[in-house]
Amino acid sequence: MGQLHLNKVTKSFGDIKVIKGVTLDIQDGEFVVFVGPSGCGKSTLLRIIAGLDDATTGDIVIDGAKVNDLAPVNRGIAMVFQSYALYPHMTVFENIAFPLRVEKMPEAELTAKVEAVAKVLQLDQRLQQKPGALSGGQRQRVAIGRAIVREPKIFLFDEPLSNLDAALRADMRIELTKMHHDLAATMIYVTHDQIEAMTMADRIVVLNGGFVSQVGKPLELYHKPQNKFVAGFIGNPKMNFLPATCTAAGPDGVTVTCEGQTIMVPVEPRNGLIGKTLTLGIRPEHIHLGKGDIRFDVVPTVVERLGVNTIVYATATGAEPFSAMLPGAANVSVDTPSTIGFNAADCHLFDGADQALERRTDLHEIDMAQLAAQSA
Ligand SMILES: Nc1ncnc2c1ncn2[C@@H]1O[C@H](COP(=O)(O)OP(=O)(O)OP(=O)(O)O)[C@@H](O)[C@H]1O
Repeated sequence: MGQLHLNKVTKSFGDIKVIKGVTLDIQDGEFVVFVGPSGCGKSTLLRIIAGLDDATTGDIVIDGAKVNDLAPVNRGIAMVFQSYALYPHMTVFENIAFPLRVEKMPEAELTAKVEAVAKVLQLDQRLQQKPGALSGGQRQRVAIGRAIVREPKIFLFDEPLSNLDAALRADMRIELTKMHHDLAATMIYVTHDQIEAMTMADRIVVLNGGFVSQVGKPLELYHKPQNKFVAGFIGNPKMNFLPATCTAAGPDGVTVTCEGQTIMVPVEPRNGLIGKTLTLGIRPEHIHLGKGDIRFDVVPTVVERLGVNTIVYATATGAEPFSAMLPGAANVSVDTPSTIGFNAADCHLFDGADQALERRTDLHEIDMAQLAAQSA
């Protein structure tokens, strides 16, 4: 079992409160990713779970037992850091075996466990080598092996792939996902990398300034962000925001004027919206060239051609930077005005307090449509 419950956890360093009341339930076998801007408290929260830092107030409960006063080694947790800290003079075998040697495990049992772990991580051909002879990805796998071999209830990962190059990160991402599947263990993973978060997580926890901003499945956060912060944080390039004025609100949605044009966005209406300035959010990948319910001209300042798509950075009338991700090799160029557009159904709306008006999008339908598109 590896169930975790955080109850109103806070943490202050001196006068500065960095974790401001986090309550969270993580189920046995879940892969949960903590994301958020630098300094929002991701690593601190992980260290509190591990027992490397004490919570100032609140409870940490593992499998029903409060562990606040338990030393890290007695919590049934293993933590893998960004820097893998292997023992350079020991072989891969001895590095992985190290925690078992500390436990004084009998030799035959120890060997069997190390070999089984090495097999999962495809290190079985490397057991007699020293870390110096391994690539960055292989070293990180040894560090993970050292964590797995103790069969912890919960794995904590603090940006374990951030020292690796892009190709290795992609390989390790796939390996970690497979490993999670094979071990069926609870994993909590801190990252800056959106792709890691979106692809590996069962659920993502978005932290902002020591608070939980939203918890949800990756596609839930993408399609139904509850506030402007999450909307801007999940997705790359980030969501565009434009000012919009509400002119009507009815059972079919909320009507706004944006860029001098009027559309009805299919979101749940609320009282008191009419006449208010709202924020309209539209993702770069939902911008089209020359068509859409709302159309306007932008002057591209930078055009990035990635082959599969073209990313256009421009200044829109709202004066905020504006970006569009157009499919393939789009016919746009720097300093040449282009008409772009987007559709009402793809829009998000946020009220004056930056809270989202709930979208009428059926997530199940989206998932099915995406799967169908992928297998086509
Ligand atoms: N030991 C400490 N003493 C004082 N302040 C600390 C300590 N550890 C962390 N902090 C502060 O707590 C805040 C949260 O830090 P934390 O490392 O948890 O953020 P993070 O979200 O993991 O950031 P990053 O993504 O940059 O690693 C920061 O403002 C940091 O300066």
